[in-house]
Parts: sequence; C-alpha cells; structure tokens
Amino acid sequence: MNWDDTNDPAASAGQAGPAADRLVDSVADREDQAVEAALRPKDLGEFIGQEKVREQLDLVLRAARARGATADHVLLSGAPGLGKTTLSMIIAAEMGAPIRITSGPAIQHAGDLAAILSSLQEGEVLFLDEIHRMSRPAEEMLYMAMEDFRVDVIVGKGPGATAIPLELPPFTLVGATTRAGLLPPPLRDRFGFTAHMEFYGPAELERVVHRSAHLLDVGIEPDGAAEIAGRSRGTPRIANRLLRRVRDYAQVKADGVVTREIAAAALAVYEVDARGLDRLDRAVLEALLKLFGGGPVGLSTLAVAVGEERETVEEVAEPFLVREGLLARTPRGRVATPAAWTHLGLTPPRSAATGNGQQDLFGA
Ligand SMILES: Nc1ncnc2c1ncn2[C@@H]1O[C@H](COP(=O)(O)OP(=O)(O)OP(=O)(O)O)[C@@H](O)[C@H]1O
Repeated sequence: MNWDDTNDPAASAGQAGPAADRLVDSVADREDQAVEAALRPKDLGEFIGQEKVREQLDLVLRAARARGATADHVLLSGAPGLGKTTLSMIIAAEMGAPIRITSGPAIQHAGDLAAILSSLQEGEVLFLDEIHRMSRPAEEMLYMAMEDFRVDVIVGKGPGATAIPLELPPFTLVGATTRAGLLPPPLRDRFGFTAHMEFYGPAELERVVHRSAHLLDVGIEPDGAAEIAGRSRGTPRIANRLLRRVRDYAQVKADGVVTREIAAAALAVYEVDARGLDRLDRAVLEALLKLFGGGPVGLSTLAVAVGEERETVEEVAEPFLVREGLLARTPRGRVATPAAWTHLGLTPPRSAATGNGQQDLFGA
C-alpha cells in the first residue's frame, strides 16, 4: 500500500472544530488512525454487515478476476467510519493489486492528478477519498482517465499551450464520498459499480466489537459487547473507539474483562449514554425540552441556550438527533419528538401534546 502522506484523507477530513474531541465523532482522530490498520478486515469474508454491497462487490471482483481484467471503477458512498477505506483495501487485496490512497482536497490542480495517474502500475487501485471535494479541472481530467485510460497534459499557457496525450495503464478507481448527491452526473456515470453503505445494526456492531476485542486481546462478555454496540451510533469506527475506552476502564477499575456493568460504567464516565448521545447532544435536547417546552424554537435561540455556535448545533449535534427520531426540523423551528421526552425521562407538558406545531409528532 502506498499512502500519499501529504494527501492523508483522514487528516484532511476536518479534524478541527467542535466535533474534533468528541468520543462519538465518526471522523477518525490521530489515535484511530494509529490503531485502525490493525483492526481492518482483510478480505470480504471478514467484512461484517453490508450484505448487499458485499454480495454485489464479490460478483464484480470475481468476474474481473475470471476475465483476467482490471475491476470496474467503484463508487462508495456513506457516512464517515462505515468502512469505505477498508473496502477499498479489500478490493485491492482481492484483486492481488497494490493500492494508492489519496483524497479530493489534496488534488487541487490537474497536474497533481496527472502525477499520481502517470505513476500507477497496471491493475493498481487508486482510492480517492472525499472525491466530491476535488477541483473542477482535476475532475475533468479524471473523466478521460477513467474512460479511456488516457490524460491530456497541458504544457505551456495561453495560445501557445499544447496538449500532450499520455497513455495510462488500466487501473481501478475507488471513489469514496459522504455526499453522493454532490457528484456531477458525468463523474457518477463513469463508475461501473456504485454502493451505498448503510449504518450498521446492533447485531452487526456487536460482531465488530467482538472481533476487535479479540484482535486487541480484550476479554469481553456478550452483554458487554451489546452495551458498547448500542452506544456506537451505527458506526464501526465509534464502536472500536468506545471499546478502547472501556478496555482502559476495565483494566484500571476491574479485572480487565468487559461486562455489561463495566461497559455502562465506563461510558458513563465519558458521558456517552445508552443510546449513544453525548454531552452536547443531551444539552441540545435538554434545552429544547426544559427551556422551550419541546419547541418549536429557532436554531439561533437554541444555540444561544446551549452556549454553542449555530453551526455546531446544526452540523454536529442535530444530524444524529434527527436520525434517532429525537428532534425534528420544521419550518417553524426545532421540535422535540415524544421519544426525546421519554429518553430524558421527562413528562411533556400538556400543551406539548396539543399545540405549538408539535401536533403531528404527538399524533394529535
Ligand atoms: N464492516 C466492517 N467490519 C469490521 N470492521 C469495520 C467494518 N467497517 C469498518 N470497520 C472498522 O471501522 C474503522 C473505520 O473504517 P474505515 O476507515 O474504512 O471507514 P471510512 O468509511 O473509510 O471512514 P472515512 O470516511 O472517515 O474515511 C476501521 O478500523 C475498521 O476496522
């Protein structure tokens, strides 16, 4: 494998900002990067969940191998931490090919891309993370490279500029994006196979936790794995990160074995609750419920109430709360759902069940 260090996708994935230090952030931090290599499944058989994607990809790769051809270009879309990088490495391993890893933000000039493409070996897998963040000129160069395995390198400027055609060896592009909708159709259409990665269910995450515990040599009971899985927000990266914190706690406070009680106590220390909400998520919900009776309330007001920036509430806390069905964004403002009241152990005021834009949510 060849990591283009300056092009480290995780490093460019937005580590700064309010989400950076959250235990439940789905973007990789430095510690994740250091340990993830050891935890990555190495082949499709080891890759947990995503049954449809695995079945389809297996067919694509087997067929290419049988033809002795390079595999079709693959587009993987889905939230951070669901296994896109892992799958790209599996694709390379299954094809017996080397892999080069880079990311869209690192390719700002067409020349950057030309340099990478022209140094690929035949059959090599090029993993392009955050492909939707590539510059337009590089993107246009990629169209031709994907379709004809050829690029035109422009030499000189202005009227004297000439295009020198450069033949490329056949390669497989694996593009990854968290925002498939942002890809221009001509780029999307050039992928032979597109897979959408879903969030993982609790049983799959339990398997991820068991597998990682085994690799990290951590003793774990089935209930302990279930407890961690339930708090992992559908994301293997978060499951692995929570497991590491629970392991620390089990070593310091107990005999090192992860039971349900140990997992729950450890994650209480880190303020990750039974449903995977952390301090920020709960602060937003609590303000919505306790200060504004469940809403509707405007985003700016809610942000002031929790002492955070608007963007932090909107981009960091809300997506998971909405996904969990705890909060709804309505034209009149943010509204708590009945599940939010239940989750925080609060009783909705009578008016919440009947008025102020919450009628639909309470079935009134
Ligand atoms: N299906 C899976 N089975 C087991 N472990 C998994 C699976 N998917 C992901 N993981 C684990 O989760 C971690 C994160 O996965 P990966 O880096 O592939 O995610 P990603 O989608 O590429 O994230 P990003 O978008 O931030 O690059 C890896 O260490 C890997 O061990």
